[in-house]
Amino acid sequence: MEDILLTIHKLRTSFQIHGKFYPAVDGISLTIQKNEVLAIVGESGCGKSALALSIMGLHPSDRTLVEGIIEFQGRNLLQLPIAELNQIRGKRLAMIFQDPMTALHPLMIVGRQIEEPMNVHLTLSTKEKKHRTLQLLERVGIQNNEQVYQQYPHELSGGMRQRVLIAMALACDPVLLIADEPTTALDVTIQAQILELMKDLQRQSQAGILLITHDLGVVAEMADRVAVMYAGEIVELAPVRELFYNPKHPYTRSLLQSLPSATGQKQKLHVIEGIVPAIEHLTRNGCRFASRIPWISNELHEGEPILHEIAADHFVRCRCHEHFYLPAERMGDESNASITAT
Ligand SMILES: Nc1ncnc2c1ncn2[C@@H]1O[C@H](COP(=O)(O)OP(=O)(O)OP(=O)(O)O)[C@@H](O)[C@H]1O
Repeated sequence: MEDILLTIHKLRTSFQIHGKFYPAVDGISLTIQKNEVLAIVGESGCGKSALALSIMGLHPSDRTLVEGIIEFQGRNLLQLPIAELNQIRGKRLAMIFQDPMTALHPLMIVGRQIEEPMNVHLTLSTKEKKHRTLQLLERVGIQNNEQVYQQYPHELSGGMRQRVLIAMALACDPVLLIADEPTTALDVTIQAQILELMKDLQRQSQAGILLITHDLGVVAEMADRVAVMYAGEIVELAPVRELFYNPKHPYTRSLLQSLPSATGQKQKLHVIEGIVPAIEHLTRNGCRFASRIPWISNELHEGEPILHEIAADHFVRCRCHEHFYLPAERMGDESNASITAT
């Protein structure tokens, strides 16, 4: 168990809306090991970013309540004084943000920005910092590193900016990286390059990665294990192959059904109708997915759904999956009976 980097236990992150707190992350427990890529997937609004920012301690404390345990290398981050948290953030724990344009300072050359975490965490001379930064730029695949060191973010392409952000995250050799939709802002070819780069770097460094994405293609490419989130909860957790070949929870199955066919054949997408309810309107008792699969009767859901281990390392919430079918499957004609998203 010494390979466990992060243990999250019953994490609840609530936001204040009109004077009341509503959980966006609602009782999540997870672990991440050294050298493991754990993907968190789910559609917009299910709580992925709220989870990532909770781990990094980046929610404003006046409007957010973060409860539970986030144990990183044996210490509960939620109870650390800010000065001690700052010793960890940017050093052993680092984050790659979604949009490099907003994450980078527009008026500072990129070399200096990569050096910022080194200023805080490492005792290096100016020359050593520059040397390390040039090496980092090279590591993230930037050949003309001397030139890029001197450039401003707006002078670089989106893919180059994302490489710079990755270099910045790696500046102090983190053991755990949180990557929140790291390729969403990029076009498809550049996405593939950045994913390849992240995989290479991860192999070299043996770091753990918590990868947040709504893109199942990215999950298939990168992840060792996958946690599927719905309405603030984990509804399924499994090794990546098991999840893709043997999905159980109705939500996971609907996510996978909505992937276009790999053969390129035209087929209707099978997506379950509806969206994740807003946190202030969410019914929190019973199976949170029940309202989106009304053809499954109420008594087939658990009153208080828990995660069941249905195979080695494969967990599914609520027994409703045992009775679930897509109407298209029941009719035996997938091409006619699709359910479309709103
Ligand atoms: N600061 C905030 N104040 C109030 N509600 C918030 C705040 N941040 C997020 N929420 C709400 O919490 C829920 C989860 O949001 P979150 O951003 O974590 O979802 P997500 O899965 O990361 O979605 P996306 O993929 O769109 O980023 C949503 O209902 C969102 O509206």
